[in-house]
Amino acid sequence: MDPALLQKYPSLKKFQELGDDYWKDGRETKLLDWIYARPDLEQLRNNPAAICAAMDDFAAQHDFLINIGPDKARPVVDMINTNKPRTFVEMGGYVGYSAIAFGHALRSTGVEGVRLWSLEFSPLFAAITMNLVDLAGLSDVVKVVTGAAADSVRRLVREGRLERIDMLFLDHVEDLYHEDLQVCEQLGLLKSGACIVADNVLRPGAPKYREYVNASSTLETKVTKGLIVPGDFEDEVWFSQVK
Ligand SMILES: C[S@@+](CC[C@H](N)C(=O)[O-])C[C@H]1O[C@@H](n2cnc3c(N)ncnc32)[C@H](O)[C@@H]1O
Repeated sequence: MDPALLQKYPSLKKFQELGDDYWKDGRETKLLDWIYARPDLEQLRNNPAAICAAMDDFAAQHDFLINIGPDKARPVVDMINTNKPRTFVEMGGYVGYSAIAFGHALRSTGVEGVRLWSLEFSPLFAAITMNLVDLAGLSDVVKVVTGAAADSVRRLVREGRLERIDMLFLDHVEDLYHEDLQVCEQLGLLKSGACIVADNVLRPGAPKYREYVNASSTLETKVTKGLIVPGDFEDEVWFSQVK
């Protein structure tokens, strides 16, 4: 790896050494301990931007995290500001970076009753997200649901807690993007004007999703280039609007 990149992002060295096992070392709980041990903890409280910046710092200096990161989060925040969604569903919450960044953006639109459902498979990651969302002062906006995203969507609909999705963020397992989008389509959750955002379409890559979206007659899609940070690796975020 480029030595300049390793200097900019020391965490990449460990990432390189651990290979595919990079996520099996408990770094997510370490992140939580690290945040609560920070001398500036009081400045992080109720401060979503500062918490995301702290997570960026941890990911660059200590352990690589699979958050969307600041570069790719920006166009999604811009889309939230433009579309002003009331109900946002994310598939794949991890440790809460996107839930905090987008939950804050949703609340800042001033739209009444905004809600971000963060659907996360791992109970541990979901618990970390709940904690950091609370630290960010966003528990009234962000609701974390533990379980496989498609099952959670079906259950929320059955329980009458989810009637429509104005913005759907796919960031869980690339091979499931098209299937889980179809679940939302079949449940009639995505009305005209709804927006679907898919991360990591280029890297690691979502070929089945690309094929599905490109073949769809009801979706109009735009591709935005972005960087995976740490690492500055090129990626694409796809934005599709329901016609
Ligand atoms: C790339 S991370 C999400 C990053 C997060 N959106 C962010 O930007 O901060 C992917 C997450 O999806 C979760 N996941 C995997 N399969 C899932 C599924 N079927 N349903 C929900 N979450 C899933 C993983 O446990 C992991 O935490």
